[in-house]
Amino acid sequence: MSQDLTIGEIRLTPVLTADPPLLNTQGVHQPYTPRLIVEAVTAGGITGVGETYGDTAYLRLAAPLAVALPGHRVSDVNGLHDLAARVCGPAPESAVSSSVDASGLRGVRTAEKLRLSVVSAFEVALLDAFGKALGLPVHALLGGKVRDAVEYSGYLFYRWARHPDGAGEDDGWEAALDPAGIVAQARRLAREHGFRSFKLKGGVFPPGEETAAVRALAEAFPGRPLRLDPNGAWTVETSLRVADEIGGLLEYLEDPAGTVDRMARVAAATEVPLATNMCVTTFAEIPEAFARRAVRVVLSDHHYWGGPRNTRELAAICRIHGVGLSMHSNTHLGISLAAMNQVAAVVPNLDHACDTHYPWQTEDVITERLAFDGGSLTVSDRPGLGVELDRERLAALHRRWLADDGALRDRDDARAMRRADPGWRTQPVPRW
Ligand SMILES: O=C([O-])C(=O)C[C@H](O)[C@@H](O)C(=O)[O-]
Ligand SMILES: [Mg+2]
Repeated sequence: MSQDLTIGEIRLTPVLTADPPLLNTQGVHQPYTPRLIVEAVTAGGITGVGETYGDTAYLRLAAPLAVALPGHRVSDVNGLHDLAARVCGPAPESAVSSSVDASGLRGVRTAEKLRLSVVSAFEVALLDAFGKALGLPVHALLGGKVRDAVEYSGYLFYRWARHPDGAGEDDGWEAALDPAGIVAQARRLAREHGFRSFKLKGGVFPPGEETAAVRALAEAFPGRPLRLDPNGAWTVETSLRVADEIGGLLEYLEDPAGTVDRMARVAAATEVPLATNMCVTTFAEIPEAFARRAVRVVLSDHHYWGGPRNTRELAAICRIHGVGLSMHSNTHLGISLAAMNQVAAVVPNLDHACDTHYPWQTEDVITERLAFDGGSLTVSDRPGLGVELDRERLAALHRRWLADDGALRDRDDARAMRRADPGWRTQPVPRW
């Protein structure tokens, strides 16, 4: 195989992948969720893959970059970022917002953050191709792994058994709508994947019901690290009441309140560590949040922070400021999980088990599903990311995207909720 590392072609494949009816403060997951698969093919015939959000705004930003990138080398990741800044163009105004992203629950949606979420998939694809060409894993290109396995926590969701009208795929899970249901879910996740810590997605029911679920978890799994994440659904007063009631059971309380100001006021009045993937999701938000000691843990995410290398830079900033690091996830397929695992492998100060939605994803576009062992994922030493694209599955999930009339091409948890409850409105934050 030729070692010509010039990019000959970029392929963009939007897909719709099955997603179970997981509840959050804004609504419920759609039966299918959009993802974008990026392939970078070198002149030497090597293909690298990346994955990111597949909503329309991201596809629009990815298209001009895919056209402009051929001719560049997969080793020129700095050049990729420069090029993206020049050619991606402004994100559609309707996609940009300086308030919490109602559908994705992942903080502000600045134009730069949207672009970085797109560039991140390209960066991963380039690093995958470069690693394959050199016969080296991506972690070697990032400085080398500092751990052989990465620990993940079991991500617990209030959920229904099926989507309204039986839409989507049956994933074989029971409904979980109360403490007993959440404990049963945790037991099954622990049995099947070995998770040793758990995070409960909150903001769904009044806080008292969710603190009861955390107490039930603490009883069922004594001493295990537990987290609760209501995605900013609580006022400062409610956050402090919850911290007071169950703080002793928590490893951290994640985004109890939705802004730096509210988080700082909560943090000033409790010893319970606060974590975020909502009020610090861009480099621009760091100075104020850190100066006000609003958070003790940042959940990085190589998608919206702009790729593996930016994630490493974020980790360095956190280390300097004595702020802990964890990792956030969103509905993701095996390519993104493999990328996350490679990044997590090189970050020395990864202080907490990472989040992952992967156990909820019954479909994939890689040939061999990644498997957790004892709640951890071994760091692959195979060239690149260590995963192979399953072209048949990719084509099938792309056909689903093509067949969709547009109703599912943008994740909208509130709209999905209205199928069950026509009167449902996007919830105000804070809600309780
Ligand atoms: O930690 C978080 O905030 C998330 O994982 C955000 C996600 O959008 C989550 O709320 C979900 O999947 O419903
Ligand atoms: Mg969160």
